[in-house]
Amino acid sequence: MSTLPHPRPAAPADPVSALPTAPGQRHEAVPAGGRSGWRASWRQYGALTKPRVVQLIIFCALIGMVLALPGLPTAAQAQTMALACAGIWLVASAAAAFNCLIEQRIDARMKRTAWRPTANGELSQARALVFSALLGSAGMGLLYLGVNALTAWLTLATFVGYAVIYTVVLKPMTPQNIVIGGASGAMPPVLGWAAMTGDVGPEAITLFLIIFVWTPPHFWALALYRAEDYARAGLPMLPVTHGNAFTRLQILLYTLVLFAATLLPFVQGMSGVLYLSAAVLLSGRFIHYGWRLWRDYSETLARRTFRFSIVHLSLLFAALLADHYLRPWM
Ligand code: HEM
Ligand SMILES: CC(C)=CCC/C(C)=C/CC/C(C)=C/COP(=O)(O)OP(=O)(O)O
Repeated sequence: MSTLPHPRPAAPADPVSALPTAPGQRHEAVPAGGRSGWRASWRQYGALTKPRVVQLIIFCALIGMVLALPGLPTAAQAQTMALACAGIWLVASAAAAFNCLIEQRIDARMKRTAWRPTANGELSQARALVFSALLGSAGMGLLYLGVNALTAWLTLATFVGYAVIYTVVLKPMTPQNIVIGGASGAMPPVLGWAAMTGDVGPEAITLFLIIFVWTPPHFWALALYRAEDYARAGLPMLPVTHGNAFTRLQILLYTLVLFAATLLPFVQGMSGVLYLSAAVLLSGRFIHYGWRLWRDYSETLARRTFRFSIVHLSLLFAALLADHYLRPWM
């Protein structure tokens, strides 16, 4: 919804040496091979996979699978579901690790991300690359051999969309980065649907649309209170290029569009009144956050709005699940 030209934030000439020291940050003399060699712990590798984000991604994929089936899954379908969840989890984790290795220097400049093992020099880019490649190929193998070819190709496209198109091309280029790049984050329910049906139905497109429209208010709420970080890293995020007030207006507008998008499963007949009630309450609350944030900015409210975005999506998809199984009794 923002089409204005944007001034690019100026990146420091020698970004790494120009950094302020953040807690736990040890960027100043990162050896090319990293500090820990192959001894890096599981915790360090695990941190690269952005586990909490991927958890919600897998939950959304699982709901896509459940909604694609008319009733409870058979034993064979349950096995396909487990394989699909494992495969998507591995490829999504590989995408997150790839993002960390590409953004080693950017992450080192931002307080929020300076602790990451690639950013603070505990883990080298080479090791992160091997880790990402191993996870990604294991996941692709599982999906191709254990689920179906369509799911495997769509998951690969999602990986490329996030790890390459968003991370390498769009993120340093335009404040619309997360709007366009959000398409890859919105794919999980489509992947889930494809895993169970070998196809992409209109219902899956609706779930895609919901996450697609949810992403800008989710991310921009965080970007508002992390604007300094993004400016220091030289990334053209909306609050940096267009300011705090314009970003708040965009958040409010997106929450309004999101309200309409979350009604679609009911309009389409995919979900019933249980889901509809949850959607109206949750999306109404998100608009309320957007409205308050627009009227009167505070960092605390921006943080709350960001946290609420995660509650919103989690509960909305939980409501889709509950409605799917309880509808025959209602
Ligand atoms: C391009 C799209 C997206 C962008 C740019 C984005 C951005 C972010 C950022 C910057 C954070 C903070 C991470 C941190 O501080 O470690 C975050 C957190 C989070 N995001 Fe997103 N996000 C996107 C899509 C998604 C999607 C699709 C989901 C789930 C379906 C999701 C779920 C989460 C969750 C659960 C957290 C909280 C992580 C935690 O508490 O550690 N995000 N997101
Ligand atoms: C195969 C598959 C399902 C892939 C899913 C891709 C994926 C992990 C999408 C989530 C989006 C995400 C973690 C954005 C974080 O933004 P950012 O990378 O700008 O955040 P950062 O500043 O914390 O690095």
